[in-house]
Amino acid sequence: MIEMKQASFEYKKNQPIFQEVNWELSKGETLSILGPNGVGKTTLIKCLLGFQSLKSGNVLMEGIPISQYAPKDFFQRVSYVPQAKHIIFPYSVLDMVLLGRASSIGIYSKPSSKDMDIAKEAIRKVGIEHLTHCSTRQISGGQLQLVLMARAIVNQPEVLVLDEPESNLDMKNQLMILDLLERLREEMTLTIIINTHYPNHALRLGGKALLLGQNDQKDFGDAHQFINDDTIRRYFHVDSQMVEWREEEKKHQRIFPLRISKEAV
Ligand SMILES: Nc1ncnc2c1ncn2[C@@H]1O[C@H](COP(=O)(O)OP(=O)(O)OP(=O)(O)O)[C@@H](O)[C@H]1O
Repeated sequence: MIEMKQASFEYKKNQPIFQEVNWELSKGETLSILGPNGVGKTTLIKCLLGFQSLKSGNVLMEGIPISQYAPKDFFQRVSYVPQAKHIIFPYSVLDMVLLGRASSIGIYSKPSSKDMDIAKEAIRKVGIEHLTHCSTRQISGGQLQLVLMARAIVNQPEVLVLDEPESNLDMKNQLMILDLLERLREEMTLTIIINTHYPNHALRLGGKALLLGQNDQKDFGDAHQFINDDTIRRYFHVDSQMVEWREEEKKHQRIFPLRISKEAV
């Protein structure tokens, strides 16, 4: 459904950020992008959305390079959720979510009652009806992240791209975001691409993982196969312990960081 083929990028000549990255996702699959600070995860997302041009390679949706899509068509199908900490607007929650309908409403028109209903439905889907008329300046970081998720799904996109949506949130709010992503994936058959600092979140979401590391390290495959003590040491230079348990007939895995790896010192 969406893929990167032989994708390379550099900001400065001969200083590659990533090289020959390949991954592909089917409809309704999840991709978690993981790697240490500064390795190029956000840059890769910017290339995926066409905000930066690849040096070589391609991003394809349904087999067609994204450069061939009109931006309006592309962004109706692919929606982006930025980090909440960068957003400060004096809007109500409802207005903020309605902004997601801007491409359908037109610059000089007022939102119709249908637009209002669609926005309220998105607000209901993320579970924040009680905040509908609150100012986005007077809600918590976790609540604002949910507002941005509602804004992103208001046009019923096929692909949701999120840049560290759970960073800066407490444990409960992190779990709320992960629960919501799992629910949206099921209800809307959403394809989800998430940039995260938490290997455990990738394990919880399942699906695919793209690991990016220093010295052109990269791996792509099933999250449960590629996130393990060996890759955590090689990519993050941390010794870890994988723990497994069963709950309701399902096998779960989480990884605990133990210490900075001696190999890294
Ligand atoms: N606009 C830019 N111009 C030049 N270099 C940049 C630009 N944006 C980012 N970089 C550099 O590119 C590298 C990758 O940055 P990027 O933000 O993509 O990493 P990241 O993996 O998302 O980091 P983090 O995990 O800390 O958010 C870094 O060395 C960064 O300094």
